Amino acid sequence: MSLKGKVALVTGAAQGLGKGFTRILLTHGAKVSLLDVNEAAGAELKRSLDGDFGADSTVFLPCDVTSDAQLKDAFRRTLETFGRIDIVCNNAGILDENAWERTVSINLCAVVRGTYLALQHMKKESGGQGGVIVNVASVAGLGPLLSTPVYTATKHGVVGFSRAIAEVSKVCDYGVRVNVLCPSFTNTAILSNIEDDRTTGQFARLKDISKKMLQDAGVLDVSEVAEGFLQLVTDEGKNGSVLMVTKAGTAYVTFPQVVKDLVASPSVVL
Ligand SMILES: NC(=O)C1=CN([C@@H]2O[C@H](COP(=O)(O)OP(=O)(O)OC[C@H]3O[C@@H](n4cnc5c(N)ncnc54)[C@H](O)[C@@H]3O)[C@@H](O)[C@H]2O)C=CC1
Ligand SMILES: CC/C=C\CC(=O)/C=C/C=C\C=C\C=C\[C@@H](O)[C@@H](O)C/C=C\CCC(=O)O
Repeated sequence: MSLKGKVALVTGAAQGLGKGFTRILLTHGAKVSLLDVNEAAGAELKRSLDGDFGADSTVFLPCDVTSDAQLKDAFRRTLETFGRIDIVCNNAGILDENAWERTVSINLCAVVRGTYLALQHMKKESGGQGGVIVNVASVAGLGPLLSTPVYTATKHGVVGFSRAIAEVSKVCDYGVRVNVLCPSFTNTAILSNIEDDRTTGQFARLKDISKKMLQDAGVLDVSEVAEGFLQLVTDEGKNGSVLMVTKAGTAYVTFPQVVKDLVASPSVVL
């Protein structure tokens, strides 16, 4: 899929991985709606991107993804600005085992909210033109990161939810692909949380184990993860795919088939 003329909406776009996803989308000709709760960082990024790609290529929309009203308004303003939405990346996330309810609200509930809003605007049965959704989980969505059990739970939830919605989209012919990106440790601000007692809370005593895992796994550059993101966006054969990005490279994750593929069964009438 060519990105020229396509419009993307990226949450948590002001820094880190969201900024990397934004830049690779712009480099390949897309226009991007940047959503972030950090207004200062978002405005600063917008100024920088205006210089590199022109003011018409992006719009920055201050948005707390935990607010249904703010996220709905951001989708509305994206459509107002660019006239379409083809790509949605639910990327915003935090790691805070103390404020664990907020972690669930941002990392999982807001990904569900953003996915449903994206489908509302993109699925063919509501007059949409189809598109692709990339939800950002983590390698911690594939296996436990013991110092962050709630963060781990949210990322496992993103994987499971996204794979199920991808099946819904296939069976209901929405015309929307839904994929999951599972990066390993990457050089962004969230990484510092691994050793911060304020965010590891009752699990601070385990941080040395996590730090050892980080040292063993190595740390990715944002650009390495952004390449994996681009793969999920542009490969039109990928729906329900889970791409893991580690220092060893990228790999699509295979899962046990728990129940025989019901969709293939003639007894399933839709
Ligand atoms: N850095 C890493 O090692 C890994 C990160 N991830 C995931 O990647 C995603 C991006 O994280 P990073 O770029 O690494 O961290 P980051 O902390 O650099 O960036 C996160 C961005 O999300 C924004 N954000 C936070 N709460 C928000 C809210 N309520 N509404 C709107 N925006 C909000 C922040 O302002 C920030 O710009 C997260 O979902 C994270 O869990 C996954 C695997 C590894
Ligand atoms: C403190 C968190 C820092 C950054 C955010 C983040 O999401 C980082 C995650 C990085 C790694 C998580 C690792 C979890 C590893 C183990 O639990 C394994 O069980 C992983 C399971 C499967 C990996 C698949 C494989 O290695 O083949």
